[in-house]
Parts: sequence; C-alpha cells; structure tokens
Amino acid sequence: RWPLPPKFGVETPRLAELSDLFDSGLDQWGVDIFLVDELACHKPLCAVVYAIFEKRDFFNKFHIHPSVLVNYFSQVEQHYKQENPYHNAIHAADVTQSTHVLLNAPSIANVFTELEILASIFACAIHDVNHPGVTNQFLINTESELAIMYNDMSVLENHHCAVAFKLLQEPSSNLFASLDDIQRRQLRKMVIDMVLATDMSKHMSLLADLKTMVETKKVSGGCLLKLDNYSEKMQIMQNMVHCADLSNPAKPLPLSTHWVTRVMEEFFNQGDREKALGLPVSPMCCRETANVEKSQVSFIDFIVHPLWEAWTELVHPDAEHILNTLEQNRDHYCELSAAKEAESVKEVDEEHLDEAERQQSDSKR
Ligand SMILES: COc1ccc(C2=NN(C3CCN(c4nc(N)nc5sccc45)CC3)C(=O)[C@@H]3CC=CC[C@H]23)cc1OC
Ligand SMILES: [Mg+2]
Repeated sequence: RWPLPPKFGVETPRLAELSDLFDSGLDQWGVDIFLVDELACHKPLCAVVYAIFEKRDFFNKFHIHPSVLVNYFSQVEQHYKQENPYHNAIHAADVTQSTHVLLNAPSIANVFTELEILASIFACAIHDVNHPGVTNQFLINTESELAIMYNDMSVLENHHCAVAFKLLQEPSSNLFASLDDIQRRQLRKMVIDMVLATDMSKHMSLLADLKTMVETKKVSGGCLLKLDNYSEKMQIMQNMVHCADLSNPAKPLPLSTHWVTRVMEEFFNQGDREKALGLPVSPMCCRETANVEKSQVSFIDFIVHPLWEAWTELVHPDAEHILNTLEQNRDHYCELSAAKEAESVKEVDEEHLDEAERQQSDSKR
C-alpha cells in the first residue's frame, strides 16, 4: 500500500558505504557507530534499527511495512535530543546494535522467542528517548515537571517508555498493528520491564539476581534451556539490555574514550547548572575538580566489571573477548590516572623548588 522508503530509512549520498559497513559490522562487537552516524546523515538509530529488522527478517515475521518502521523511528530519532553530548540517538543506536550482537551468542541461541527478541531490540532503541541530559537526582532536586509526574520513581525511565508508546499511537507509525492483542500486550509489558531496569538505582539488585542465576546454572549442568517462567527470562533480558547500556568501557579503546568525553561533557553541563542553582554538585559533575580517568576506573571496578563478569559467566565462553577488552581498557585508564598523578606531584615539587630557590636568593640579598 505504501511506497518503499529509502534503504535503511535514510536519504544519504553515502548509501553504498553505509551498506558495506552494515554488511561487515552490524553483527560485530565494536562497529564504529560514530561512522554509522556520519554515513546515515545523523540518523543512526533509523539506520541501525532498519538494518537489524532486515537482518532478523522482522518485516516478514511481524508483517511490518518498512515505511511504517521508518515513520515511527524517524519520530523516535527526532525525540532524542541531539544537543545532548551523550544521551542522544547515537547512544540509542549503540545500545541497540550492542544488544543485537549479545543476542547472537551461541549459548543463548534458542532461549528467546522472536517476540522477546523484537521486544529487546525495540526496548534498546527507545530506552533513552527524549532524555533531558540530566540525571534522575537532578530532576528530583529541582522538583521538575517530570519528577512531579512520576513521583520521583525512575523518572527518566518512565518518561522514555511513555514517549515511545505515545508515538506508536500515530496511525502511520503503528509498528505492531499486525500483532494480535495478546502479543501486543506481552511486548508492551516486556519493553516496560526492560526500560525501567536501565535505571542505575536498580543495578545492584539486578546484578544480585544475575549472580544467583549463574550460580544455579553452574549447579544444574550449564544449560539455560530450563528457563520456563517469565521472571527468569525477563531477568536475563533486563541484564542483557543493562550490559549494553554499560558497554562503552568494554568497546575498542577509541570508541570507549570517545564515549567518556561525551558523558563527562554531559555531566559537567549538569554540574554547571547545579552550581548556578546553588545545588550540591553531583559526583563526577564538577569540571574543575573531576578526575576523568579515576572516575572511569571506579565506574569499571565498582559497576561495569562486576556486571560483565557475571554476564560473561552466564554466556560462557561467548563474551570472553568483551571482558578482555574491558580489562585492557581499565588498565589503560589506570595508567593514565597514575601518569596524571605523577605529573601533578612533579608540578608541586617544582613549585616547592622554585619557592625554595626564591627564599634562598632573598636570604642572600
Ligand atoms: C563512558 O563512561 C560512562 C558512561 C555512562 C555512565 C553512566 N553513569 N551513570 C551513573 C553510574 C554510577 N555513578 C556513580 N556515582 C557515584 N556516586 N560514584 C560512582 S563510582 C563509579 C560510578 C559512580 C553515577 C552515574 C548513569 O546513571 C548513566 C545512565 C545509565 C547508565 C550509565 C550512565 C558513566 C560513565 O562513566 C563514569
Ligand atoms: Mg537511561
């Protein structure tokens, strides 16, 4: 009924390069998502979702017309604030493509139904839509509209879900029109459960459940197939999306450092606003005093590594290379941090030397 949209849903003079990059990189951990952004004329989310839907044959499996996908994800992409250094459509494309790769791990090959895979990819694509570039704590501290709306509970994550499902109500964007009512209700519940689990305040409980599951899996001879109940399956899907959301430090170093620059810029912008409002400046948000390398080492040691260690064990041996990259990157930031420390100590020593020499020359006069 509708004309076919341009390939990958984006008008770009560099379609051949984009197509080649997807052929070689869509299923690879560490594809250059910033190059995708460039080749897709700054519509990386549309391009990545289209390519994944095509690769997974979702257009046929769920009777979705490509132009409906493009209508919907163009709207979603426009609702990601491109002025955000970090929480923009490139981050959404990155998390979506990362989850697409995690889903291909042989050890979880037959665990998820097609609907669960669709829900996971969709959840990633919309998981930060309309992010305002500040944290939940900032929204709560400033008694923002959003915090009032959601009673301070997972304010951002509730908002992302609501915006995404609101956009689905547009008739020309109704991605799931061909699903039956049961499937549509199941998908909606799964997406909400996954997106709400990307709230960092849920991290510790999510990780605890994952570790418990890994322990029991080890005991029961290592197969994941016994996942019959929804909550066990959802725990894995929530942790998978959470892993992808925390995958920057586990990517090839050039990508990882690029994400660090972006996230720190977004944190510093928040710190500037907190200072201007006379609010206490949040951790890692003060551009004058923050130690970027030290923050990255703590982020990896306290949060990212424990999570990826558990995930790597769950899907053993499919994620070994990811954990290795994470550990190499951690050592890199550690060396940078030590070098920075040594440099600042040297400066202090030189200042002391200069002062001593000044005092000596004064005493001679
Ligand atoms: C590329 O580098 C990064 C990417 C993303 C983030 C994020 N960080 N946080 C939180 C993490 C915990 N945080 C910590 N707080 C305190 N007090 N101590 C400490 S020690 C160590 C951390 C920490 C607060 C921010 C978010 O919620 C973001 C939204 C959702 C997922 C991860 C995102 C961070 C990066 O590098 C730091
Ligand atoms: Mg988020």
